Amino acid sequence: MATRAMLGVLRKHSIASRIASNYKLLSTLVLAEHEGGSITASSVSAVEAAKSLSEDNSVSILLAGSGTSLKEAAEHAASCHPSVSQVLMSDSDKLSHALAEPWARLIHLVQQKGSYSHIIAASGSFGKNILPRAAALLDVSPITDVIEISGSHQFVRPIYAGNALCTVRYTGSDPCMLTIRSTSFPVAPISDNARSDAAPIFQVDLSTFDEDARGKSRYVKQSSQNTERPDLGNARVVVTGGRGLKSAENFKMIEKLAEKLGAAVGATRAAVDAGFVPNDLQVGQTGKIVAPELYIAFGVSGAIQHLAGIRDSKVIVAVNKDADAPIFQVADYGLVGDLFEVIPELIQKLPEKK
Ligand SMILES: Cc1cc2nc3c(=O)[nH]c(=O)nc-3n(C[C@H](O)[C@H](O)[C@H](O)COP(=O)(O)OP(=O)(O)OC[C@H]3O[C@@H](n4cnc5c(N)ncnc54)[C@H](O)[C@@H]3O)c2cc1C
Repeated sequence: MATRAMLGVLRKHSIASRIASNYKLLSTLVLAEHEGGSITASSVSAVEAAKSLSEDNSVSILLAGSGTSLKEAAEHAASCHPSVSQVLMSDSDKLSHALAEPWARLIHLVQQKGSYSHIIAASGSFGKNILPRAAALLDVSPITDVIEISGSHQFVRPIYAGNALCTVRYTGSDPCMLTIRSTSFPVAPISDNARSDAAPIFQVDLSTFDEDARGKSRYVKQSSQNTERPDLGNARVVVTGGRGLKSAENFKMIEKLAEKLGAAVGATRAAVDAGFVPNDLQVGQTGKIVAPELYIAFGVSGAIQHLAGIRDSKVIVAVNKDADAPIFQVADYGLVGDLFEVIPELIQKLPEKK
């Protein structure tokens, strides 16, 4: 059994009653992102992926940050999934913003002490920013965008913008580092997974954390949309607008329709590049990967780079005035029509969202 010293558990904190006196060394570590005191749904998907890599179906979660929201997120992480066996919490001002340099050094530190066989993060901007840098520090090559785990060192990932699937075998040394597409590892709603016996939470000993870990980047500010719309990556319904909307002003129709449907708003890269909406709404190969139950596309041609982000949607509906638009080849329902007539009619006829 591993000793506390091995993972450097030294400090106590306010949730000390939940801090166990010793714990078993486990081999799969999930780097989790948290927001507003909860870990993100995509991080829970990373746990879902990780559970198949842990012999005893148990997974460690690494969380970093500072203050109350970190502690709340650690509590949430400890009960978010039946496979979580421990939460490692790194509380430091140096880690309060997700800058790649200090977080990569933290992973390096935790790996040196924990010798994990696998380290996993969700394939969002958080994981894609941090994991490759941590992999470089650990001198291993990460495998990105995994959609299927077919063995402890064998994975399936899309290539050519999702037009082909590639099975890769990892032959490097430990740790095997992965980013996973959260849409490929769906989890039951968190309340269904929640457990009464929350996993223990441990403080990571940061006494040897490098003072220079801040690196060259500095946190300046975070701007986010103040919206009550669901998160694009996890929404059940997504309404997307393309270049066919023609202007930012017209794009507001998409937002209004999304509001009525309780949907998230997406956009093509052409719509983003034209300045209709900010780029965090971009869906596709270089944007967000979505897998809603219903995806509705207005004025979207269906370029392969866009389709790469929507392939796992359950039902795709397309409205385009060009009957030969490639989007109709993947759509379950298609309407050849003018979006400037169709959207106002939908907005008018759909009931108000309760
Ligand atoms: C490396 C790389 C990565 C990329 N990554 C992405 C990505 O992540 N996501 C992405 O979306 N794209 C991406 N692209 C860009 C992609 O190739 C396309 O250029 C883009 O998806 C096109 O967007 P669009 O469908 O809005 O525009 P267009 O291709 O211009 O299509 C507009 C459509 O609107 C229709 N339309 C026009 N007016 C109306 C109307 N009144 N009513 C109904 N329909 C109308 C037209 O018939 C047309 O089909 C990438 C490209 C490259 C090279």
